[in-house]
Amino acid sequence: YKIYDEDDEFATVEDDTDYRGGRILWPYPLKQNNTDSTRDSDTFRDIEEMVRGAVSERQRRFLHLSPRSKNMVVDTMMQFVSQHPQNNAKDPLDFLRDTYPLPKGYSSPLDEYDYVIVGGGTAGSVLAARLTEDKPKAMVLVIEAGRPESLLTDVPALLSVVQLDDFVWPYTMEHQPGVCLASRDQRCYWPRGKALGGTSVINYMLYTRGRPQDWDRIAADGNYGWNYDEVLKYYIKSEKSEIKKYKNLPYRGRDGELTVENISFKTGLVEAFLAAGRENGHPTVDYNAPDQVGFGYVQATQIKGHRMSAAKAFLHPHKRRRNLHILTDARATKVIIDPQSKRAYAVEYVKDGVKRTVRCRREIILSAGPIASPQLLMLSGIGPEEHLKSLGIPVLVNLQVGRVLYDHIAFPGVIFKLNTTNASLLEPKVATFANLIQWLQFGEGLLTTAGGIEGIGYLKTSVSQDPENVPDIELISMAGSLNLDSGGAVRESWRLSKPIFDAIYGPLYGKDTWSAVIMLTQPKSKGYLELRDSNPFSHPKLYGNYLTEPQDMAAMLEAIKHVIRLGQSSAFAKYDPKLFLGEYPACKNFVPGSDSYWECAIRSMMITLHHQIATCKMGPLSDPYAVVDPELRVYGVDGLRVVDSSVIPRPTNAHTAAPAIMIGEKGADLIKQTWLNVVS
Ligand SMILES: Cc1cc2nc3c(=O)[nH]c(=O)nc-3n(C[C@H](O)[C@H](O)[C@H](O)COP(=O)(O)OP(=O)(O)OC[C@H]3O[C@@H](n4cnc5c(N)ncnc54)[C@H](O)[C@@H]3O)c2cc1C
Repeated sequence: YKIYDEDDEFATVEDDTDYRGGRILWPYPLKQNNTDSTRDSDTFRDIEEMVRGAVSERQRRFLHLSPRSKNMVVDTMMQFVSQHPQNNAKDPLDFLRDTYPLPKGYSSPLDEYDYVIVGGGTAGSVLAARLTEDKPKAMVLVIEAGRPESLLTDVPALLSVVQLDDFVWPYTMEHQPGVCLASRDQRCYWPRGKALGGTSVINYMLYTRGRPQDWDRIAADGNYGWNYDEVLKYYIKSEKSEIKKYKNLPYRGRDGELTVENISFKTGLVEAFLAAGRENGHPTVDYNAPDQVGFGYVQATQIKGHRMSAAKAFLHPHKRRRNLHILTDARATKVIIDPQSKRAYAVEYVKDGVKRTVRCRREIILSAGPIASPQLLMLSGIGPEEHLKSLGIPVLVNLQVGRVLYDHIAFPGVIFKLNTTNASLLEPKVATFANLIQWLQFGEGLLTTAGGIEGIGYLKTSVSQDPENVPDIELISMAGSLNLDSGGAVRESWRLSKPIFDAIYGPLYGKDTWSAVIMLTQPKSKGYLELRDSNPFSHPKLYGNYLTEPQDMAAMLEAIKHVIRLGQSSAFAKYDPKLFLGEYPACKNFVPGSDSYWECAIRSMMITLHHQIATCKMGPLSDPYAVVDPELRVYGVDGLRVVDSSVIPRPTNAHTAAPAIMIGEKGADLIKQTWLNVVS
């Protein structure tokens, strides 16, 4: 890695073992929050109550170990984790966290920087690394509301429990009748990462770039510089591919910081999934190749079986750069814009309960993600005029911020019960001392699996009206189903109602299964978000408007038939699979297996894969919904850009982490280009 040495010069350190060893803890469900918070302060109150009540419980459990676990060591550690305080008070596991102090000689941040980045998340981490790498040096401040990642977030198999911790913003969609019926309060859960590294610290680590047509169409809408060839060079730039079979192909990167590898542990079920795909006309391919559509092994942002977050890839190696200042646990509340010149010149933020302001010489960049970036714009007076006026926010620029929102909904309910044992990844098999040792020593074994996800496949349904071979469905093959931990952390990570979940999945607890989650990649339904009020600590109101376009349901229903065909293929025959038709409480009036049963099941067990986009939509001036131009500059304001997944203007065949990193890379180049000849 390249870092600055003590004398502020570049130094190269040869070290490819820059991942940390340590301890492993297994997910036990946390005590539930009973309320659906719309404000962080409410969340903290719930959490405080939970912690207060947990002490004696903890002691009790410490002595009487969970009957579900067979291993005393792992169990004891997990009891400790699952009950540790989740608020921002010093917690007992802080010693497992990474740290990012200000560089030597600085006791506090400066009053003014060249660039202020709001949000040290997935895109923000890349941006910060690139803007601080050149000489003459620009001074960069990153303001991040979360704290650094910890050893717990390193363990891929722990991702569900990490999503229950203070590493997330616990947003919830507003109630929409007829969908999310199995979710608590019938409201789908939309968590986002709250950490240095952002959502890349809590996500499933799947690395997907999208089809060439996705990006070519974005460019054809008037977004110059964003066609596939132009974005490909940025995907290549950040990637360090460790996928043996594909790493030397021209479209893969080898010299970047972001390690991408196949998950080292595989069950036979992924082989059956790929073989079933081939039987049904879907070749086994590198699904990130520009010219291939088919099925493949999961490609994950991991380094030797440990999570490779954006912070670990792009910030950790550069933490000694003297021009990179990172404030964690600091929450931006507003961008300050001169009402006459319309120039953004400062950011207001809260740290340690104190409101502060930092000025900016060149540009302020919002990288706070698809919910917080539009929220901050609106709080700063940039947004739909009527909406801002109704909340008493002075309007500086009338833009359609938040009025477009696409998401990738998914259905995890096509499940085959297997007449075998030991085929899928059930919790007691994963949470063992031997697996812990194997992961610590070699970065291998069952703890490297990303929630049981092993394969990905793309297909185009017959209801798609796309003239080209662009998929509208992604299948995600699981070595099991959401039953993996019998209604524990996996269920809770989507905030699914326990009684409803038990009714559906109960018969599968402890049983071997295979399932393929269906994700709708090209939704036609469009949601939006708006402010709840003018309080920066309130959660915005989030409207998914899921399945409001009939084609979306039609595509999901057809995808179910595809998955059933796969499960019934000869490739799976050795597992003697039987299609499981769960008893959905809302669907009792429908014949199990009929289209109306499946439609009801989809409406019940609907989840999102958390790919909200377009809330700060990129588009040409002629686009009435555009918030930023193709160089990511906010229309009507000087010195303000948005660089994160909120700018992606239309759905793509990609989970959104790799695109966010690509946007960080491209955003950095656009900014550097602007200030190329400026010396300050
Ligand atoms: C549970 C889950 C699983 C996912 N799995 C995958 C996957 O496997 N593969 C994939 O490609 N995608 C996945 N995604 C989506 C993907 O990870 C995100 O879309 C992507 O990481 C978003 O990047 P971003 O830079 O836009 O925002 P983020 O990474 O979310 O960064 C935003 C940052 O801004 C900070 N912030 C917000 N508000 C403020 C404020 N007011 N002041 C200061 N800081 C602030 C946040 O704390 C955060 O660190 C998943 C998402 C979730 C939630």
